[in-house]
Amino acid sequence: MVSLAHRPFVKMNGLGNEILVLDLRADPVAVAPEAARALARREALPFDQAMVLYPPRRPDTAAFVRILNSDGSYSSACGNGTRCIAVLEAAATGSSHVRFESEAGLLDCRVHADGTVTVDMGAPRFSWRDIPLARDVGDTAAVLVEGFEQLGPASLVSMGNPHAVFFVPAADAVDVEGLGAALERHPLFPERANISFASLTGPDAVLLHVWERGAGRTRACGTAGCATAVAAARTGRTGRTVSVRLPGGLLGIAWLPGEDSHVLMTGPVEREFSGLLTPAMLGEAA
Ligand SMILES: N[C@H](CCC[C@H](N)C(=O)O)C(=O)O
Repeated sequence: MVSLAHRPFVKMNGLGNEILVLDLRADPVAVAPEAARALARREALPFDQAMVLYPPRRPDTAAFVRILNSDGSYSSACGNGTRCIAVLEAAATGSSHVRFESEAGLLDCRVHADGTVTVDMGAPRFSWRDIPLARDVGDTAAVLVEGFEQLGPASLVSMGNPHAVFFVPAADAVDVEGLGAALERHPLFPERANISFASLTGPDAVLLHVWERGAGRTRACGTAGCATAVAAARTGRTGRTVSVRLPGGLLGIAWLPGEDSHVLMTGPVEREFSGLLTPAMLGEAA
């Protein structure tokens, strides 16, 4: 495996969701799960997701993006990380309209004058095979999860990655770590799942705490914000334009009219610092 030492990185965050950007377009190499885990250590460059940019596979995109969680696993979607790479690409090209491709499809991004970014996150998918679930559970809008019936039904949805959303009376009072870790690996979810706990705080306003697959508790998760807004609208709790408050701040989500319609996510990003990866960060002998 080729070392990533001396490659440039940019450390950013999207609403406190810790994002490491590795642009490998000039000299692409695979990022091993061990390298991702080494980089995510507290003494290296702690991140929730690494967004790794590869040369585009389609002419109308800036890059093909691979997304790694801090535990070294892959995800096909990351909303907060997509806003981060959109801002970098917009700054580099001078264009406010940027497109990427990921395993989940095209990501069309608009960087606004105030620095916020809107990403077209694609259409939600609701069928048990697409999420995926271990079996046909009937209507995925409301599913009692075995062993967790006390939480009430979960609303299950794929935003390119699997999500389970529980609507609870007080999301602030939920044991996110305990329940999240157990539910992430519940047998209903063969590819694990991101677990959301949401409460309604006003008309079309939701408070959200997220336990992420492969990363644990995070200050914000963009795809979970989308999944929660879609679940809330689908179950009649809100309209289709929802403001989602996470510990890291606010996301605006709009699910365009129609079941097959795309979800637009808007929120801020922060660029923190940049540098070159060192052997020590990668856990390699210098
Ligand atoms: N933080 C990300 C989600 C990462 C997804 C990942 N945890 C998975 O599905 O494995 C977001 O802003 O959407």
